[in-house]
Amino acid sequence: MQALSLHMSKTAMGASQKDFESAMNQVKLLKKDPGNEVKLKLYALYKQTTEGPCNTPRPGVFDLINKAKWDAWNALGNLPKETARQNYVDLVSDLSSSDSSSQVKPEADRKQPGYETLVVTSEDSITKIMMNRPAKKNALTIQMYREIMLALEAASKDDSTIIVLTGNGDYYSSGNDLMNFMNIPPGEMEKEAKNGAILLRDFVGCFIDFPKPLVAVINGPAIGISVTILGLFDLVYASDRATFHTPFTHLGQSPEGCSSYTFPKIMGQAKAAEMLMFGKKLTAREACAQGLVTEVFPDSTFQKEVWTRLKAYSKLPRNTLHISKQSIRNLEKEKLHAVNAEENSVLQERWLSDECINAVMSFLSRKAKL
Ligand SMILES: CCCCCCCCCC/C=C\CC(=O)SCCNC(=O)CCNC(=O)[C@H](O)C(C)(C)COP(=O)(O)OP(=O)(O)OC[C@H]1O[C@@H](n2cnc3c(N)ncnc32)[C@H](O)[C@@H]1OP(=O)(O)O
Repeated sequence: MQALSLHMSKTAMGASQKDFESAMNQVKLLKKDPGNEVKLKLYALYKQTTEGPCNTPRPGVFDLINKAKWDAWNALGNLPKETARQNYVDLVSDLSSSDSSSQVKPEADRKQPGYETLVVTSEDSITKIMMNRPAKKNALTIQMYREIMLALEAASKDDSTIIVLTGNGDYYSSGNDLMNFMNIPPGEMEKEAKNGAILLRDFVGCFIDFPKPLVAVINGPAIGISVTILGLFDLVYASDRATFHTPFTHLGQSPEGCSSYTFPKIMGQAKAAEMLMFGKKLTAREACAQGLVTEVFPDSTFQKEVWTRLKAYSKLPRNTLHISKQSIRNLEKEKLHAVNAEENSVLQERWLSDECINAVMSFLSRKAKL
């Protein structure tokens, strides 16, 4: 109600009709919506200036908008027209200066510090977490898993409505960085596999427990863990250039990210088996037909269309949106944590297998052009 309190004139000289007309034009140029209370105040002062005290019957009880306008005008009582005009001009002047000081900052200013492998920005009530190793196709290093967990933790507490995960460059992500298997000293493999399983359990756990709507903006191909966790997102928007590939068997590894549970639920047993057991790579349109992707957009308009959609969604009532997300997730949380624990204990064993070690060696020797 503060904005509705009577605004004191700040100028010694009264505002002229020309000042009033110029203020009316300025209102139309405001970039930030001043909110309903201020708009009602502006309306009331405009009516008082142009017509004097309220002189029409009160609208009916169900005519909510016109009743609110009438009440605001009527509340000005016998305020003289000149004072109303001055108050209108002063109020617009205040709104214009706060509007220009709240102009959108350049991206560099919005970027949150402290991340080496991510770019995290917040704008329009959306926190965007962008994986940022484009030269390595956004392959996930140990540091990157940790930074994503930190960014999610921070985003769960900030004032954002929606959280987006996306990738920089031509890939969304090529999944686990296979270099994570390198440089493990002899005799340390079991310990490292155990630590890897704990890291992965915590990483996937963050997605299971995340309390706000999570949106994956799939800008290009996605592989491995970056695909499996999609079953834990609320919306998955994909460019028509994106592909979805989980070549676990070829790598001597087994499904993670709760996909052994979410994929059969989403796409049915047979289609899930094609992906998770036989490594079938899906196009974006196939993934959409199978329910893993919400919607596919042409690559040429992907960013524009997706961000326009997300900005509109971010204006929805925040608390209600979060409560709905939590109600849906709470039904499954216990099951998902149990699946996560089971998948990681199987995977921990797989990492020690010859099939996995040989597959990683094969990738590295191809990379080294051996
Ligand atoms: C015992 C310790 C365990 C520790 C475990 C920690 C937690 C583990 C969690 C496990 C979870 C998930 C499993 C998965 O995600 S499986 C999926 C793994 N990903 C892959 O198999 C993809 C491998 N990459 C490729 O096949 C190709 O690179 C590509 C993505 C198809 C792109 O091919 P391209 O020809 O277009 O480009 P390329 O020249 O190959 O790539 C450019 C550079 O990027 C490097 N790179 C790409 N992806 C990865 C990757 N996943 N790991 C490591 N490096 C990758 C590539 O090597 C090039 O580098 P450089 O320029 O040669 O230096």
